[in-house]
Amino acid sequence: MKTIITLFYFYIELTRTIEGGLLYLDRNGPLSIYSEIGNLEKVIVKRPGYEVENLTPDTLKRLLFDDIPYLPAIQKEHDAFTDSMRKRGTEVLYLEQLLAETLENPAVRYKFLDQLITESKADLCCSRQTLTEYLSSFPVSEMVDKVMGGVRKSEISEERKTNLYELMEDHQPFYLDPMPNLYFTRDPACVIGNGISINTMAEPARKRESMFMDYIIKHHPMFKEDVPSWFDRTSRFSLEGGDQLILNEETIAIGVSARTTPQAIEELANNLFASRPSFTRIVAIEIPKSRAFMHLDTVFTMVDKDQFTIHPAIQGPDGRMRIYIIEPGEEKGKVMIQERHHLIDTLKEVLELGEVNLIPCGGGDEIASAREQWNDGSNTLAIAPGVVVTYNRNYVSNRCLREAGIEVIEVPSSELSRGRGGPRCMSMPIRRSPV
Ligand SMILES: NC(=O)NCCC[C@H](N)C(=O)O
Repeated sequence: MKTIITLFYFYIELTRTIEGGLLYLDRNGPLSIYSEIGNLEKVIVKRPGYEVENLTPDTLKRLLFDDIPYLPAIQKEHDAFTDSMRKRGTEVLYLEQLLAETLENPAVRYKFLDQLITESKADLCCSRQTLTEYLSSFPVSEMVDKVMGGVRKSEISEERKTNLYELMEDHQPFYLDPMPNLYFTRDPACVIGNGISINTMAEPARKRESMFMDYIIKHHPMFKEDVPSWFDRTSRFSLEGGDQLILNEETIAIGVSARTTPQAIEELANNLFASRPSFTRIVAIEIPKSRAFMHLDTVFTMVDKDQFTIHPAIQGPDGRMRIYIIEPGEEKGKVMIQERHHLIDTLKEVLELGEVNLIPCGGGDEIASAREQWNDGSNTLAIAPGVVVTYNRNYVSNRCLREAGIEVIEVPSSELSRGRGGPRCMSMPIRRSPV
């Protein structure tokens, strides 16, 4: 009898009837993200490492930083961030550790290094063999730190260098550029339902980052069963996780931004709709293409069933915006697109809500909202419905959240904020409980 009841609940869990159709809602695999706000069970983060110490004034702009963080301080702040999640029961996994575990397999490691050297164009100034031998001379976890942190030309001894171009000095100090943005695990990949979107990053400085989740998903024992792929990094069109928000079991919001293209959104929509998971609609929200508003989540995040943060500057006069609702079309492989202009009305429509509250960054004050948005005042990470982690420096926005009944857990942020990303950017949720 017990087995029959269990099977019955399992069946209910897997299926939902929407307009007469059965849609797949699989919460039993290693990945399960059907909302922005469900209790955060498991998350992937990256502790800032010496990649941030390989930043110099000359490379800041290209590597997408505005200042050089002080390593011990940024690590301490990051530890406070991860502790804030652990205290609420979240299991915190580290990207660097998952990658090292993945690369314990020698065949996978060899393939990985070869691809990394190609994608880094490192073989233009160092022979593939020299670099492979150098990186392989370290235990795997140190090799991962090197790959992420950068390999300086000066650290490979002269005896290992056999070609003229390896021996001659030039002004570029690195064979492998550091990847200081890795602590923003949100962007290179995004779990949607029981599958994953491995993203094509827009900026050259971040292109290689999505390789890591690609290898982890395909080869780490935790994910060894087949994980559906909704988007692949071989796509020509850029898409970044900061633009991908899972509003509920049927609806995804995606920012059309400086980093995410409409072509990529349509590609993702076609893949998702063809596989018939529970998702039946994507809301594409255009935001200004600027450095400060680089992703949708820097100006808009979900904090509760019917409450969102917003940076008022993304709305035009009378609150007008360009919003498109994308749904499966009549014909296979075609989508249906409808235009909307108001965010609140669109959210009410797609989430079937009577009321929606937008909480303005910096309380809507011209100076406070610009200042706090710059330091990710709108970039909250929901760890349960109505419970968010935020940066402590954004005290005006935090006060507004509390006034709206949200529980706010503040983390220190002097150094973390120098990379221009907040708590949502620093987290890649892989499991959330149902709301
Ligand atoms: N989702 C996010 O907004 N992530 C922050 C990324 C900051 C990083 N320095 C970048 O420019 O890509």
